[in-house]
Amino acid sequence: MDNGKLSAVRVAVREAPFRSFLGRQEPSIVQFSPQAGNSLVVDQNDYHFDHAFRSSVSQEQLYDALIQPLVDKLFCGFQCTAMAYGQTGTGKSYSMGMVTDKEPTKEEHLGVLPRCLRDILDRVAAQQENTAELTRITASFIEIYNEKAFDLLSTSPMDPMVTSRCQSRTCMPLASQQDLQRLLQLGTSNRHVRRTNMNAKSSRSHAIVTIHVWQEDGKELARMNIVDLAGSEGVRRTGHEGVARQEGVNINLGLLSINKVVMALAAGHAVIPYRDSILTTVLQESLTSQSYLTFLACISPHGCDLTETISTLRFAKSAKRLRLNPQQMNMARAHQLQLQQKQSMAARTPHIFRRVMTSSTSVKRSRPPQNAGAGAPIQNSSYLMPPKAKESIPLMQLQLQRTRSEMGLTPKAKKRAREELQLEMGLIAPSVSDMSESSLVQPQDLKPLALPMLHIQRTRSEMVLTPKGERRGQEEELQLDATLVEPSRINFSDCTQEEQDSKTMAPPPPPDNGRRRSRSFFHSSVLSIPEEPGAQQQQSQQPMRCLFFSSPFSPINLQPADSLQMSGILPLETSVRPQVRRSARLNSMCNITQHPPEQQEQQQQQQKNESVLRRSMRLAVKLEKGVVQTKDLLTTQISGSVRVRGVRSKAAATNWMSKHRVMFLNLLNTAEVRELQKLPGIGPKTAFALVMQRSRLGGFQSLAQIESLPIWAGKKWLRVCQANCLDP
Ligand SMILES: Nc1ncnc2c1ncn2[C@@H]1O[C@H](COP(=O)(O)OP(=O)(O)OP(=O)(O)O)[C@@H](O)[C@H]1O
Repeated sequence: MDNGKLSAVRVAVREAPFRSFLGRQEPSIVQFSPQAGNSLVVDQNDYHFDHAFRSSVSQEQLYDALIQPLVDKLFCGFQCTAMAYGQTGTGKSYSMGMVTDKEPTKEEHLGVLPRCLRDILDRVAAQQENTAELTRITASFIEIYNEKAFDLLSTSPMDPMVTSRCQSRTCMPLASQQDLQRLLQLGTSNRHVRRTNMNAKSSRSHAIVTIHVWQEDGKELARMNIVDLAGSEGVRRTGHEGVARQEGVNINLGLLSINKVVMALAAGHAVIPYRDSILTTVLQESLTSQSYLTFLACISPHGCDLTETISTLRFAKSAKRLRLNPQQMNMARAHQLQLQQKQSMAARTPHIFRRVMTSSTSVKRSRPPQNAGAGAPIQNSSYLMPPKAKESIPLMQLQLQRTRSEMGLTPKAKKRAREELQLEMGLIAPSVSDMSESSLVQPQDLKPLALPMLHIQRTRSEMVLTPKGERRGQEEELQLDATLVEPSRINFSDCTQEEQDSKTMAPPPPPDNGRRRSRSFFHSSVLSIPEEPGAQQQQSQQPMRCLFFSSPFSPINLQPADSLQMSGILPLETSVRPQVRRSARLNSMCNITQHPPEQQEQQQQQQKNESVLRRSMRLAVKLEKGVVQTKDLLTTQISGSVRVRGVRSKAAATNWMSKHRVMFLNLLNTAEVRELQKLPGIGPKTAFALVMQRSRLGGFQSLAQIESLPIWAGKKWLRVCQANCLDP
């Protein structure tokens, strides 16, 4: 037999010999097909199974055909189960080898269990000769009687077991057939047996002998369950009353539940009623896809047993419909191990990577080989992830984390991306003293190529916007990637120097409603040439401005210019980042509380200037940190502008920060809970606590006083400062 193609579920039928005590010889109700060895006819119905054994079949033939292939699978790491099912007195215990007599059983009558153990021990001995690997064999013996499980090898076999799946069983080491004999004698002496009308020694319980194969390292390689079910019986025919009758009812209940489980599995139901009886609960592992399953249906040749025989054959037929795939399940278990490995790795990894580790596709890609389950023991899962992949996981996770965050797939990712970007790009309001002149742009180092480069950076950082903005950002970044043209490819040959400057630096005028301008418009404006000649002329007369700052306000005179009326410059403050938007919101809240409505327009203008200042400050920080390489920046003229602005931005940033702190303090002194909790980093609880503290103190004098309040746990205040662009 080709064991590699062994069917996961095999069903065989064995006809019992005529019971002599019935005292009559009659033709068997079972007709075997003379051609095929796996078909039979009962009551004019054809039945086809994997094997159909006549009553004349020997124990050895039965074992070789049915069980011996399972031993092969056992040593490949698969769970195996052989189960005898049928009417009482049809030879289940005899076939399974669970009967013990005082005299030693003759070789020809040895059942499945002793033959199986002999095979296993032979293999272990052969294995030890070749590999010197110490494999241990142990066995447990339990019974399920009256819906209770009993450990037949324990010192108190009459006490029912407590655990539902009977995991904690007494195991006896098996090193020889004598050990097995002792085990069976001990077990069967404790087993519930009763004389019935049908069988002189009828088993009144379902018995399960489990042979465990242990590896040298103490892990269980696999186990073989030999199950001798109690016989199905008609309560009327056995003539039992009282306890025996109740036994019969419970036996039938257990068998019925097995029937239901097998039918549910065969029908592919999502819910399998394993918990209907203790028998199916204990056998759950064997009745799932992780096991090689062999049913032996024992049937009677007597006409008087026709109903039970047909019932048994129906059960066998439904068992034949079972479709298990233990090899696939072995892979599933291997994947489960892989998942556990990932989770344990995630537990040892900094928080920032954890979510990626548990959901990343990078590890999923390293699937085990398709034939992993065929021959490899499942305990060894080292093949699941190649060592190189293991090493590169943190890097991949970092990349994935960034990608996910940038794409804004989840709010958490967005938040994290924002924090990362703030840290990396220096967008958190910097301390002005950190800025040094030496880091500013040197005119000779600047090149036009930096313009689109910086736009890409801007675009990427702007992706942490509102969900709508993010979607648009993603689409437009794709467009940008596809359409971006280096400035060097723009034909400047026909232009004057001024025109070139205007093309490079001056985008078209903003739309009238240009509060939130689309980025595609922005991008195209970077590289497009204004169509109206008048506009160009007008632009050339305007003071030089850097597109990065894009601000119409003069760096020397901090009074706002009429930016929206000035042509040729796209005010970048319209495509603000979250911090800027929040700051604007913060400002507007302050304005509402502090200024009369007629001053609001002026205040709005001032806010725009302040956000521009912050951008200038940001660029200065970028330059300082080397995020923007000075040698890659703009033309000398622009660099001059940047330099001037860089110098100016220090003062401007200081100015802006002090104003911002005052406004923030005013807001905390005046806003209600509902308004406060809109601030970034401040939730409802903190907002409420702030208002309570404010009323207690009669108002906050300074941010330092707020910082000293006992409402900030850990680095909460620092986070609030960072989120609100405050110098902590
Ligand atoms: N194929 C067989 N060859 C010889 N003897 C058999 C065969 N099958 C069964 N017997 C005998 O029939 C009797 C009953 O068999 P057994 O106890 O195995 O039946 P059972 O199905 O386990 O019954 P129960 O379910 O009541 O326990 C035993 O004495 C056994 O030796």
